[in-house]
Amino acid sequence: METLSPPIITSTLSIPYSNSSVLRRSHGLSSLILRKQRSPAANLSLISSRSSFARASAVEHGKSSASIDLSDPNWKRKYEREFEERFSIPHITDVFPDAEAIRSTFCLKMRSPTEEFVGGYPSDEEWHGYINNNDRVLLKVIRYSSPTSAGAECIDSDCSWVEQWIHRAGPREKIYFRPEQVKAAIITCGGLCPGLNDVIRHIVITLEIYGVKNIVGIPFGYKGFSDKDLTEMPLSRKVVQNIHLSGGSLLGVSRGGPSVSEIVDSMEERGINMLFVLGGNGTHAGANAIHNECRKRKMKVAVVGVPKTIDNDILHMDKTFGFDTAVEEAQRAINSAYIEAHSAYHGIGIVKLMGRNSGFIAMQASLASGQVDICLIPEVPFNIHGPNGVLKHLKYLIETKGSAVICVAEGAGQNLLEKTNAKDASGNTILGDFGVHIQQETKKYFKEVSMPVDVKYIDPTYMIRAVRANASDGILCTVLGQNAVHGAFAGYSGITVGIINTHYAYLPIPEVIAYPKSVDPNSRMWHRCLTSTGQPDFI
Ligand SMILES: Nc1ncnc2c1ncn2[C@@H]1O[C@H](COP(=O)(O)OP(=O)(O)O)[C@@H](O)[C@H]1O
Ligand SMILES: O=P(O)(O)OC[C@H]1O[C@](O)(COP(=O)(O)O)[C@@H](O)[C@@H]1O
Ligand SMILES: [Mg+2]
Repeated sequence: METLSPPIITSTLSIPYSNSSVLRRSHGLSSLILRKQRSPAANLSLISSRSSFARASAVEHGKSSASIDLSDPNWKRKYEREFEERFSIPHITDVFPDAEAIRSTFCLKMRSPTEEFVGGYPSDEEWHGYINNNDRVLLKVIRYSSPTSAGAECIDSDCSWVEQWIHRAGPREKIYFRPEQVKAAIITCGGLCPGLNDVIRHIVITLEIYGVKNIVGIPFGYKGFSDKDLTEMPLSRKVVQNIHLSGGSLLGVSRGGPSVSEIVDSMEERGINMLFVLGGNGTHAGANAIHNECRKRKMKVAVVGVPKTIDNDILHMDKTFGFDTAVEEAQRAINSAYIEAHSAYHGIGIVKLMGRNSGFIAMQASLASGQVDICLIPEVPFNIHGPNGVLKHLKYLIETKGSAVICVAEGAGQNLLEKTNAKDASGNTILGDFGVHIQQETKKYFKEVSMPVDVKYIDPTYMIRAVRANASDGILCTVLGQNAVHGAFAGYSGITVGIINTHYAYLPIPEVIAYPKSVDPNSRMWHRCLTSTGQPDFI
């Protein structure tokens, strides 16, 4: 898409006196976070002086520079206020201050969603199930007592507690759209992900409960807005009733597509005033740009995202839908690799799992299986060759255990492969195949050391993401789909919905796509994975 800056906005700055600490900044000074790095040097040289924090400064992405003045006795209050501002969610009244609000038509007593509203809207006067607009969810729930605590995210040397509140998701008592005036569209973009159909289904069902009758699916992602051969798909409870029983997307997916202004032109032509966008960081960058363009054109439109990615690389959320299913499905591949390796003389099983920038699936699948000896992810550097390399350890495993299983994330070890600079239609870098590479290097190495091995390579990537959602993802998709509709009716736009500390929240889109979430090599979870595999550092 044209005219858009890339969704990845990361800037990393060293803090004085601690060149091993990282100050990560996403949007404004309130996201200044000190993360402890895993290297021993980092542990030793973490900041101990308040003044070094006070001097910490960062350059706003392409704009001004800012710093937290920790000597200001009110810095915490200021930080919290700024955080609140940053995580405030755009509302239709920002552009249309006089927008009419009516009592919600979301009525759980309504028996027939197809009824006309001739006698007025159904109501549930006695119901106390609405969310107050001022309800909030706490984003961070651990109070670290020192920057040396595992995974600590601190602002000052005392790791002072700051409250970070975000908006609670759910149905509001007042809504900003009359159901009979709504034309809602659903779109699924990017790669497949288990649960897409479950989310589509619940968006449609919930829209109908509000009383919306004009619901359509845009086929094959953003492309469906511009390709004249692709027609809208009318959606209703009847159409979507059983779609969650299979994987994939009823609507189809694609990468690339038209410009934002073409999309918004098309929305205007079609009269779409609610758009539900299911996709990952790229899709959300698009959704946010569509939201901004609609505002620019003074269109009363709600654009709501539902984060979809098996990579789990969306910020702030406990997990994205489809991730659990992907981890579960990966167990089959790992188990097969284990059985093959275990049943062969000097067997080595290698499994490649998805994860372009983030190794969450590989890490969690390795942890869950308990059958993995070596887990390699993009976030943790390693050598294949040399005295500390993966192959040396593999030899040790064969000598001591007789077999071994390796699980690699697709984005791992890209520095060891030839760069191609090739991009897909969405502008994502096309990765080299590290799974194939390590398979070949393994065979070569064991030939060189004259040790017979039987290497079996399994790439289950597309099989994993094409399955239907498991029960846990099914529930997550249901809640996210319902909340997306509640958010739109409540008048919010440019938002996305996620599960945060087991609660459901609305977040402004730019905050969740500031950079891709990745495995923190200093997190307890990665350390648990290392404990489980027993692998050393490969550096
Ligand atoms: N920065 C961007 N701004 C607007 N649209 C984008 C941006 N990046 C990607 N897109 C569009 O979003 C859709 C999905 O993006 P992609 O990166 O393939 O998948 P995902 O959303 O899963 O990350 C594509 O149609 C692509 O053109
Ligand atoms: O081959 P495709 O369809 O481009 O998909 C591959 C990509 O899909 C993913 O699983 C998810 O990516 P998206 O979230 O961008 O859809 C990546 O890990 C992987 O690189
Ligand atoms: Mg993406």
